[in-house]
Amino acid sequence: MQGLKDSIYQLITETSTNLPPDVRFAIKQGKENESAGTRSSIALSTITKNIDMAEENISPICQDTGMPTFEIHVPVGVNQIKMTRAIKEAIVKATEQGKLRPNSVDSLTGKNSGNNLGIGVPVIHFTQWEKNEIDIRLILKGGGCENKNIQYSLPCELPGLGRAGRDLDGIRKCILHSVYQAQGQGCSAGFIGVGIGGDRTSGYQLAKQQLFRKVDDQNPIPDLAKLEAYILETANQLGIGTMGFGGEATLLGCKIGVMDRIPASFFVSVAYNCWAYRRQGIIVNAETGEIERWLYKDEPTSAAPQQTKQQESADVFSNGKVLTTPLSEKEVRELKVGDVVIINGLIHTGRDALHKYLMDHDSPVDLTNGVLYHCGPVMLKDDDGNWVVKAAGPTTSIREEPYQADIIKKFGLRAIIGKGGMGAKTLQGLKEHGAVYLNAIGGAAQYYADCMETVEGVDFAEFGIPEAMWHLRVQGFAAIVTMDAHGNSLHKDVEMSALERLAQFKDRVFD
Ligand SMILES: O=C(O)C[C@H](O)C(=O)O
Ligand code: SF4
Repeated sequence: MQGLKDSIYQLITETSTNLPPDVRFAIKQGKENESAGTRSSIALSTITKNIDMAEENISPICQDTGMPTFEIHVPVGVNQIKMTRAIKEAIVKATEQGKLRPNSVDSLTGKNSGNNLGIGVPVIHFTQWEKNEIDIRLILKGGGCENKNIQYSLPCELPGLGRAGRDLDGIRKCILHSVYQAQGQGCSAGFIGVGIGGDRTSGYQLAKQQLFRKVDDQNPIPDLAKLEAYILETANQLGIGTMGFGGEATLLGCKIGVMDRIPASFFVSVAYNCWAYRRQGIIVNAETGEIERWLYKDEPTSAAPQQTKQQESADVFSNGKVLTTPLSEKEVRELKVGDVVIINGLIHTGRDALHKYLMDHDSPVDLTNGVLYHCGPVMLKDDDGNWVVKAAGPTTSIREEPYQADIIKKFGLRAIIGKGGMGAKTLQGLKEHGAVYLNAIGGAAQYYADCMETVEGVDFAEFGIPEAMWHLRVQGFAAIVTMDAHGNSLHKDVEMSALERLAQFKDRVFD
């Protein structure tokens, strides 16, 4: 099986850089449902542009290339140890080539292995079958959406929906709630896989397996087909919209599977996947290891071929307010929720490890009037040894909620860029100290990498590439003010109105 490593390398590259036609088509349909010119529509146009850029640059669609998870069917007698070795070699190569971000972190020491190998990483599941060919499927599901997975134990009480019992209608309520609780933090508009039954472990596994189904397939179980259609339609009435900006496109796909349970347990497990729904598959010749065909390359049955390719590239952000760093308190206090801003100048990345560090240490650079970007980029060195940004979209900001207000105050920051919004403590901090929260478009890693002109330096390289503090000079970095210095938060407003809408679906629908 000489060719296997190359085949897997191709599979990884394709998964990370080129979204399958069924996913593209769903995103396009979501875009058609949004009214032109709204924040959600701007976000979806940026996403669409980003998808095309990733394919063209053969670079990651999103900088978070997730937990590489392989589901493999093999003929009896295939050497799984050799296959595992080939997969690991391909993973290392894909990381060196910037197709994967080094994402494997020691949970006790925090050390990034640098090559995407570690205890339990990558995830590889083998199943034997009686066919002669090998079927290898890969999903790269990022951390932000993984954090929005949720598991319900029935019966339970749900905000807005009341009691969810042990029947189809209780399941319906859990699934609707799962979309509500994700808000924009998993980079909506999303796709969900649902597992009904099993135990806590197998239920989540079943949920994740549903994400390998095609967006336009038909559930063979009539009750579940009905439920999938209902959820898709109803979740899009919650008004969460793309990135949680408010709008019509909240959910792009819902796939539900079922398995038996034991009498005392009744779990509904939901795997939430962001719009950057990266899954691919190959059929491989068991003798040569070469690819015989791809599994998710067919155009969706409901789409005319030319419709599936995203071609729109209108510069939707052209009308923003241009701000050059360092920012003044006056200009920042003038900003209001909904304003589009274009940032030029030096910005600094910082995420989980840096926030924790800055609480009790000084910053290596002066952050007064500065801009901090919640981002863990994909970086490579060029032939001259200079760092180049390969992918650099925002990460979910809410994780920094315990630190952010203190850090704004301590260092005199004027703007935080991230995605998904932050909470009450940060909102108060923005007001007190004269700062804003800018929501960048989650997952738009190529779009943002494109506006990063130079890498002016790096601190805390020992934290690993995603967690290091990168000093980046940007030109034309576009984002939307979603929390201002006047105590306004778009996230708070959207969440409250989504809860009201959720409550409209309290009454029984399925008997
Ligand atoms: O780790 C990242 O870069 C992003 C993450 O997937 C997130 O959505 O927060
Ligand atoms: S940043 Fe958004 S698009 Fe990227 S992996 Fe996280 S949730 Fe998905």
